[in-house]
Amino acid sequence: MTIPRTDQSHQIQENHVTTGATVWLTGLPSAGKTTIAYELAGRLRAEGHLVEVLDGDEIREFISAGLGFSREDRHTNVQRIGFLAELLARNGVKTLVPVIAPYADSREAVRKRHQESGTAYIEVHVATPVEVCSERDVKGLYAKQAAGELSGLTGVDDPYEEPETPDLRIESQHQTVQESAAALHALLTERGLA
Ligand SMILES: Nc1ncnc2c1ncn2[C@@H]1O[C@H](COP(=O)(O)OS(=O)(=O)O)[C@@H](OP(=O)(O)O)[C@H]1O
Ligand SMILES: Nc1ncnc2c1ncn2[C@@H]1O[C@H](COP(=O)(O)OP(=O)(O)O)[C@@H](O)[C@H]1O
Repeated sequence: MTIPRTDQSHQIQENHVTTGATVWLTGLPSAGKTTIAYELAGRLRAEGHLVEVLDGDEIREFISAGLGFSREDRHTNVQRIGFLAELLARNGVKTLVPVIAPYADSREAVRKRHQESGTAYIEVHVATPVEVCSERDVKGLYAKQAAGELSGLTGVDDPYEEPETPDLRIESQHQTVQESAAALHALLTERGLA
């Protein structure tokens, strides 16, 4: 049976709205991960996508309550979030994950989980330099570290392993929030996801 042309184009238009994907925004504290995630979430929702933001702080309050910032705890945190993200994305949700995920092997395990189920996975490095992040210091963590009230801060006295081949690198220090979110939206469009 020949499907009428109008129905086919309708189908194509619907697919990118109903196809799930995980978009992981990795980067230092105050890099802009959360801000870009919520800006993108608003745009995608307006276009009819199902969207969830798995905010690092919220996750640490609930499903990762009790975990700290050791290498092992960060790995466990990232794997739990990766599990949830894959579950949501596999079921049609655009799942945005603004979580530091400082270790390459943790991120790789999450990518592999998505690959195994054929679920789209996009890694975005919000590559704001530490000097800019510490100037922004949204939560006052850099000041606390400098004052000796906190140690093990990612990018300062704790490791951050930069992604070598992210799907997108955002230099937020040279862009407005809208421009950064638009760059990510453009990538999703290119991949047939938005
Ligand atoms: N020591 C140390 N290092 C890094 N970050 C710290 C630390 N202590 C608290 N915080 C705050 O914890 C927020 C959530 O961290 P994440 O769950 O994204 O980190 S991780 O992926 O498990 O490493 C993270 O949120 P963002 O600022 O949004 O990145 C930090 O504000
Ligand atoms: N292009 C940009 N993208 C994202 N955030 C930006 C940008 N330019 C300036 N900012 C500012 O940087 C800060 C980033 O904070 P936040 O999103 O909480 O970072 P993170 O989630 O990485 O810790 C916000 O105050 C935001 O307004």
